[in-house]
Amino acid sequence: MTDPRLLWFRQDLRLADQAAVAAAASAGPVAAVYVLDDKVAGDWAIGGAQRWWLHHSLAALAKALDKHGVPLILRRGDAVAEVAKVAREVGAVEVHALHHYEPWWQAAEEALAEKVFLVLHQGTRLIPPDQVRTGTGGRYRMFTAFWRALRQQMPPEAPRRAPTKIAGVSKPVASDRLADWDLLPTMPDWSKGFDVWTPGEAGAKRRLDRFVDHVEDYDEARNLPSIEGTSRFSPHLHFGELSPAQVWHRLDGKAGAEPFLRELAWRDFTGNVIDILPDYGKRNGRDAYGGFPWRRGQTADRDFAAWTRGRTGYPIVDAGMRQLWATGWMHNRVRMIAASFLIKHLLLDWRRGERWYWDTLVDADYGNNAVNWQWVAGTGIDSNPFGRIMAPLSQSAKFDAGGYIRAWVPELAGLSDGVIHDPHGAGCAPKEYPAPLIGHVEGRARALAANAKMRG
Ligand SMILES: Cc1cc2nc3c(=O)[nH]c(=O)nc-3n(C[C@H](O)[C@H](O)[C@H](O)COP(=O)(O)OP(=O)(O)OC[C@H]3O[C@@H](n4cnc5c(N)ncnc54)[C@H](O)[C@@H]3O)c2cc1C
Repeated sequence: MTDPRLLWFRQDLRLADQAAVAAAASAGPVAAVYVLDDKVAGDWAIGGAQRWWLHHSLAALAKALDKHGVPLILRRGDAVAEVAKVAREVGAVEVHALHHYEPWWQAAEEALAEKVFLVLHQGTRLIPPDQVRTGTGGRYRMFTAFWRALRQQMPPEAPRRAPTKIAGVSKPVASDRLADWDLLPTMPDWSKGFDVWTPGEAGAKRRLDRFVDHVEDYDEARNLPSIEGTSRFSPHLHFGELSPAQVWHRLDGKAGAEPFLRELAWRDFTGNVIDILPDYGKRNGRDAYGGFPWRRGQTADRDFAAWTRGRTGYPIVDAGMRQLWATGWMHNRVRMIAASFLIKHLLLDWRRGERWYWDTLVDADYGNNAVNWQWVAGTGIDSNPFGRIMAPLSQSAKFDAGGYIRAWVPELAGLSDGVIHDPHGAGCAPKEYPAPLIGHVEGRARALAANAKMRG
């Protein structure tokens, strides 16, 4: 009988194209563990919406492993200590895992390697970000140049199928019960609208199958929130139910796929950023913004609360924030408009918005969230200048958001396309719809003045 291996799952909850699964399964009997560790990530412990997703994704993975007779061992506590403990309990000679780029996972991997024989595999990005280098061997700090260099190294390795056989270890090992982790909301249950999602590898594959026929329209459709013009792969990619290589190989070569593949590469770029700047989630990419005069105090808090609830008086922002609360996801164009509104019109620190997205997005991802917030804020290493302020009312009209607003802001459902983007300006806002927290012209002027003050 060969020695057992332990598989350590994190945000890589799949069996197909999972190099750690393939390596462990081909070497001998396998035990599999997932550890819920709310301390390892410090301030970045997973938020409420992701807990919902995690519950269902773990249930799906456990079912898939169970078909092979391999139980998914669930443990709660210090990830490094628990993985080492389970490795001892099953007598594992090696622990196999995918390498992750979040700074806390990199630290945990180093600590675990001190305790067990840890074999790390690649597979969370198209290629490891440190293999995308400038001509002089440096790391990229701008997306466009990063993408050009990454594109030259594509395609990624062809994805491998899930192993047909995975042998389990014979020794029974204690496991928590998933239901006891209380990952699902109960009082109140805010997850009713989350039924648009099917977490798990099978649900991810169905989305991929469906999107193949739509990728041709992506470039035009991706900015229109009223239609389903994007892939909605983001939570599946974040939880690793789908590998980026699977996505690439399925879509590459299809008519119109290139703009989509470029967008997919943003994930790799954000992995690159947090690999070189691990505290990017908290720290401005441009140090000058350390002294920015963000609004603080009671009225700032009141405005923040109105933004979170979708009651800013700007229909496109409110629709986005309500879609986020109801479904755990928001359309990318609207994420940008809502983030810009918070930062520039309300003059609130981007980190407050980043945290709200962190708690409410099913796809909340350290690199993607931080890089995009700093991109919108103008504080990042690669970002829009602060002075480029999105105009929410004209963005809403330009990207034809009428249907989207009607779907998410029922108070405005009776308004026509001609007035729905700016019902207050058109003088037809229903009584129950809030007045704008600040006018666009006034908000823009205040933001520009604050930026000028910071620059001295
Ligand atoms: C302020 C702000 C915060 C964001 N926070 C997150 C986050 O926490 N998690 C997250 O996954 N995305 C985040 N995004 C990026 C983007 O909005 C989502 O990835 C996208 O809306 C997901 O929908 P989709 O899968 O249909 O995307 P598609 O347009 O179909 O794109 C396919 C995939 O490419 C990747 N991708 C696309 N655009 C980006 C981007 N700008 N940055 C990084 N990756 C991208 C995603 O993995 C996405 O699933 C944020 C954007 C903004 C403006």
